[in-house]
Amino acid sequence: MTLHPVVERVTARIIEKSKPGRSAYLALMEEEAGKHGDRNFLPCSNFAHGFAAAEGDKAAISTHRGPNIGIITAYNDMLSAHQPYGRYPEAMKLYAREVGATAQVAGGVPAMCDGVTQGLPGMELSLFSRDTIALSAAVGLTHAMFDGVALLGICDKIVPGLVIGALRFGHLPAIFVPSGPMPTGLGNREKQKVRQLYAEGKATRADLLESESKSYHAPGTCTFYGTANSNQMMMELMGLHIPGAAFVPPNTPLRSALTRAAVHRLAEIGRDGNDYRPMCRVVDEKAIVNAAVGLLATGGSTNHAIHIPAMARAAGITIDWQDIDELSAVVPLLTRVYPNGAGDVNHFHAAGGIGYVVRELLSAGLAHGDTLTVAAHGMAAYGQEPFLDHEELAWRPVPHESGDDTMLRPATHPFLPDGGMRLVQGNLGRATFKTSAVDEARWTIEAPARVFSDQESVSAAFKAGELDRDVVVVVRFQGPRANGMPELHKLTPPLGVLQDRGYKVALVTDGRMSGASGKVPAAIHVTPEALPDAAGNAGPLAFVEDGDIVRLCARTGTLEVLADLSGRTAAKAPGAGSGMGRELFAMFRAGADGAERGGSAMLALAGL
Ligand SMILES: O=C(O)[C@H](O)[C@@H](O)[C@H](O)[C@H](O)COP(=O)(O)O
Ligand code: SF4
Repeated sequence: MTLHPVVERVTARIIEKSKPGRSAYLALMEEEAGKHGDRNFLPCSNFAHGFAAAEGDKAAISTHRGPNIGIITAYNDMLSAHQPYGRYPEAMKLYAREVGATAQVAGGVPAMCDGVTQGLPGMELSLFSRDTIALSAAVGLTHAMFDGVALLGICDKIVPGLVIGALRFGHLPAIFVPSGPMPTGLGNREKQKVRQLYAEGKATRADLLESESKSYHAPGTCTFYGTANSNQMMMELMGLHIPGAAFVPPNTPLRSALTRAAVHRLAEIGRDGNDYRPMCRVVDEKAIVNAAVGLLATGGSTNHAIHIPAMARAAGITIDWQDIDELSAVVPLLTRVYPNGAGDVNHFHAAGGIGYVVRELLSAGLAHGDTLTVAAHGMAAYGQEPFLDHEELAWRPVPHESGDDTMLRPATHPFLPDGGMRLVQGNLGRATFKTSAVDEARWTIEAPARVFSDQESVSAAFKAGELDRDVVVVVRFQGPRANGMPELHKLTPPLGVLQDRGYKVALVTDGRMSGASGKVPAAIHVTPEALPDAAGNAGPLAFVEDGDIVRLCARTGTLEVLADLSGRTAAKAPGAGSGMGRELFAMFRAGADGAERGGSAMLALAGL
């Protein structure tokens, strides 16, 4: 199938503008492979520390008998998605020994549950926890004891952080080893209904907790299609999973077989194997485009408008919102998984899942099929589905027909002719507008602004009945440098109530929303952010006043205020909060660059 001309053009433009960064990156990886490619370079007194506690694997590691796999794990048993990882390392060591290899836990990384911190001070650490994870992965891998990297991470900032950290050791092969979604609980729509009733004071706290606990109820990833599950999709489209590993449930024989296959595959694709597939070659411009295309085709999390540029930078690649917007114009929406529809990822998986999406994208020429993946047979392998054939792991073509066309459709008959995410821009800056989760009748909103500097004040104004009208709620000073760019997902229920009361409602913010946010039209990640930059220049949002008419339109790609801001004074920014660890993240806020570049002090100060 020939590649779609727009995908071809955007890819060529990304390759061109990435040339300086990409060649510098690949040169560094070449140097790393030569200098630190395996543990041979370690002086004995250093090396001995690396296997002192390896017990039964000591001989194998010390005599370089086979590849030694470094496991970077984001295990904690508070995050439902990461709880299954507690037992993975011991199993992976056994799988490694089966093929003459060894495995060691090279290090742990933190994993924040954005569901627990949502709407609370901890959410102001969330975006920067991604870079903390990248830094922590680097601490583990810098021991240079390893011939390959197994990455155990699922949730929002964890996968992007692990990609960034592992890419700086891209001379090694790396495979993400997922754990899978929890069983489906209370439906997401029912969950949302109870939340809105609670926001209106028509449901008790006990009602809310009962509803939430029925929705989030077991080990495994939450089953809405938010950032965590968008991560799983992207790892398939980037060829960093064993094909089809994304949404197989935890604690099942197939899940174990996929984990075993990941360990065995890592032992084959190291530098000393006969099929060297270093991460620096797997994550190239085409893989980044495939990730963006997959995000658009599935209506994935808006957070990836920030994480894809950041991950790309770690591989020397430059992609921006214009690239994503042009891809969005030609990538059809093939799935409707909550918040873009009613069903969850388990239903999606049963209907044909990620294999169906990959096959459709490849057959429509919307994804690159000629990428180097960790699997043996390129991207086409990801258009299949894994199964156990008499207890042996095998793959088969996904059914030609979707198992549920209310959730999954072919590229010839999509839900929307173009993707789930748009760039909107104008005199208020550039922002992301997720169309796939919003009724088309609400893609254009023009209404008077009501301006806030924190989300708590929005909730108070809602409770006081001050927002019962057509309104564009502007929440500013929520950008990376201001307060760490938190998700403002707690605003979805009250704004949803206003919308259900028949008002024209929209949100405009330099903050983020959850991948699980939907329903209410929102222009988020507004860049430049309101907080003044080092030169004292405040972003346009700082000059908006109550009553200004604000217009956002996904169709025309517009974000503007119908007022002359020139003579106005910028509103004063509230200081960044302290407590709950926020003061420790001052250095991340101080150096963070804009959301369109990934919102990262770490990458900015590293010159990436
Ligand atoms: O980007 C995301 O997907 C969110 O951060 C998600 O990980 C977070 O947990 C949401 O808050 C969950 O949704 P609810 O808060 O609606 O449960
Ligand atoms: S998907 Fe979100 S809420 Fe669920 S475990 Fe991961 S971070 Fe927490």
